[in-house]
Amino acid sequence: MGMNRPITIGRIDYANAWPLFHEFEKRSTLSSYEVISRVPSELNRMLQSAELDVSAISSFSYGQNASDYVLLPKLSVGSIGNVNSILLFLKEPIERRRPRKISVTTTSATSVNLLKIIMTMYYECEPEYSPAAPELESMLEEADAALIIGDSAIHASWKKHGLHVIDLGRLWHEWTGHGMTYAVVAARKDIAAAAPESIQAVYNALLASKQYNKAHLEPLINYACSLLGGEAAYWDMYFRSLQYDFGSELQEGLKLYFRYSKQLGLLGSDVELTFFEETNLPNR
Ligand SMILES: C=C(O[C@@H]1C=C(C(=O)O)C=C[C@H]1O)C(=O)O
Repeated sequence: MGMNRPITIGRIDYANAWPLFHEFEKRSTLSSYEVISRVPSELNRMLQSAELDVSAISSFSYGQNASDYVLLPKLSVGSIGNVNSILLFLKEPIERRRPRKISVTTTSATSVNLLKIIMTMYYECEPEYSPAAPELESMLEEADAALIIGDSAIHASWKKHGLHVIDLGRLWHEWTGHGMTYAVVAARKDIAAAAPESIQAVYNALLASKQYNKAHLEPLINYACSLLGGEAAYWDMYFRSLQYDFGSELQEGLKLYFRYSKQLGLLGSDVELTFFEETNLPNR
């Protein structure tokens, strides 16, 4: 039992994940570990191929690989309403004309499929989707609209470009009445079975990190201003809007998203939310 190598931990390389990870190293009791920071699509691939043992990933990727993963409870990136960093930029208002071609960022899994659900079921249109690097201007050279997420979306939202903007978290909430969970933290089931104490230690550190950061937003806000620009008031609003606890309302929203994904053929099977505690910690 246990690990005879450093445990590998995937971290989302966007400000939205800072409240989960910012204090991780300070809170960790692990003797050896490696934190690898990447965009979500890359983390999704690395956890699936077992290059990572545990990672924050797109919730859609959990849906695709649920039989191989367990979720770490009370950890997520979600919103009930505006998410502020999952944005569809359109050349024309969607009420006037439905987009025929949408350029979608290659860094996402959850949001691209959320967009497909929204276009098909809410706006009742079937645009063509073309994956591209998250660069708004070049994306819009070829398409009527562009989906970008994370820090790039935040930066694009600050610019005066005259585009029409739809916040997918807000639209999902207005439409379904639910919150939405964009990212979860998952461990590979084989690792959770072989080294539950290592996964538990990662979990404890992430939970402690999240709890500390939520009570001490100031350092995160200052760091965001210096690294990414913008006003302190913006970052205060941003971090306060996001939901990190994966509570029942956020889980309900995610279950509905999985049901719609299955209905539209985006996911091949129904998805159960299986948590690390239930399967791996019989003594708790
Ligand atoms: C809130 C966000 O959620 C992100 C969206 C993801 C996706 O679309 O796959 C994955 C991880 C999250 O960090 C964001 O990127 O702004």
